Amino acid sequence: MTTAGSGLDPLAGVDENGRMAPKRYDAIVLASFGGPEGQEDVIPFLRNVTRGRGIPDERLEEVATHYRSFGGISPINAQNRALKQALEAELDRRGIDLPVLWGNRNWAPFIADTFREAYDAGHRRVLALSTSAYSCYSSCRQYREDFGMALVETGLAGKLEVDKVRQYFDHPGFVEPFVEGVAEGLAAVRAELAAKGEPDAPVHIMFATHSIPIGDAEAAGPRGVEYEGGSAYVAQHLATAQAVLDRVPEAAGVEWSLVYQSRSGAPHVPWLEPDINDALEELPGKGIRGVVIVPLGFVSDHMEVVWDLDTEALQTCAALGLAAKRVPTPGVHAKFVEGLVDMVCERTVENNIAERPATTSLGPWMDVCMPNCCANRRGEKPTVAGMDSTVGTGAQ
Ligand SMILES: CC1=C(CCC(=O)O)c2cc3nc(cc4[nH]c(cc5[nH]c(cc1n2)c(C)c5CCC(=O)O)c(CCC(=O)O)c4C)C(CCC(=O)O)=C3C
Ligand SMILES: [Fe+2]
Repeated sequence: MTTAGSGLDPLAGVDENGRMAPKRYDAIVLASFGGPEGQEDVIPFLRNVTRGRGIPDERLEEVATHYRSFGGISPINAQNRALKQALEAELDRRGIDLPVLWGNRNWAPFIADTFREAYDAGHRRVLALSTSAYSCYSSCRQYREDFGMALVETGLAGKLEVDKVRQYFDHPGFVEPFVEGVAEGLAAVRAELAAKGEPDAPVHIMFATHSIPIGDAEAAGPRGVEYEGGSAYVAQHLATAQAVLDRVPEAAGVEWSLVYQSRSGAPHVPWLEPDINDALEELPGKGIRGVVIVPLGFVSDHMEVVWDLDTEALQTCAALGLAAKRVPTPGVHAKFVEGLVDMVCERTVENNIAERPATTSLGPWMDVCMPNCCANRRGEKPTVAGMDSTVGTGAQ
């Protein structure tokens, strides 16, 4: 067994449950999706996102109109700049001396450039933090692959060690902002109904997340485990929704559901359902008069939130005469930022936090993924932060 912190050996100190012993890090890499910053970026960005995945051109054109209606600018980059600043302020407040670098999967600043920048600044071991809370190919392994490929592309494999913070869907720092949001959303919807003379009308709480192909859902998380709802991805959302509701006394007895949004891909490939708009259509027939929409799958109010929820789903609600409120995402909520820094501290020797809080029985999730976790169904790529990772381990 190798001793943690004894040099460049990414998988040193990993136990059989995927927990990595604390190490000394030189920097944090905030890793995100990336988005266009002007009309001329929109199509090149969409091509980056869908590279090699057979998304039809018509779908790209359709998604492009969402970005075009916002001037070709995705809100996600400004949100990540704000999150980076908030993390820096929180680290500073705690006297933790770790710089925060930022890199994206699909748009500048690209992860490969961020790794080069880190190495040139003298950093040799970085801890990545992604803006993605759950387990599935798109939200977990794809980040690990993009880190692995960036290391190969830059020639930094074996020179820059890259570890990653655990998936944090059930960390209190992620859950608490939704708790506040659901309480406020319920109060707002009930007030709107009261103003219409229907103070006791039934309301519904709808948790929304990104749909993914059912095959990707089934491949999420470690192999050979039975999950509620048929996959780790669905089970994590169901459990987190329940954890939120358990903390909102005003939600007692309110009916709720988990629904999906932002489906893409070929029509014959099955994705998780129901779509949020179809689910909303069902509510009036059940006597429901108001709905609180909770963007449980997302970290910030990016395009999937401001378009698919605030534009489309809220329009559906208006057409159905439903009183509706969309709850904020964690964004730069102080509890979320503190929670992210706590999770960095779980992994560091200095400022270590031994306790690993989790609000569901599924967590705390592992630091290092099990072999084939969140498998890429199109073939293998180099990854980091997996039991089966080879980049920079000497096994490549
Ligand atoms: C699980 C999941 C998350 C949540 C976790 C996480 O946050 O990572 C997420 C987030 C996001 N998805 C985003 C944008 C897009 N996702 C696409 C396509 C896809 N997403 C998928 C899944 C997810 N996606 C999948 C299975 C596809 C199809 C196959 C593929 O192409 O991989 C496409 C292609 C066009 C289309 O919609 O068909 C776009 C433009 C943005 C940026 C928003 C902005 O710019 O503000 C963000 C944060
Ligand atoms: Fe997406």
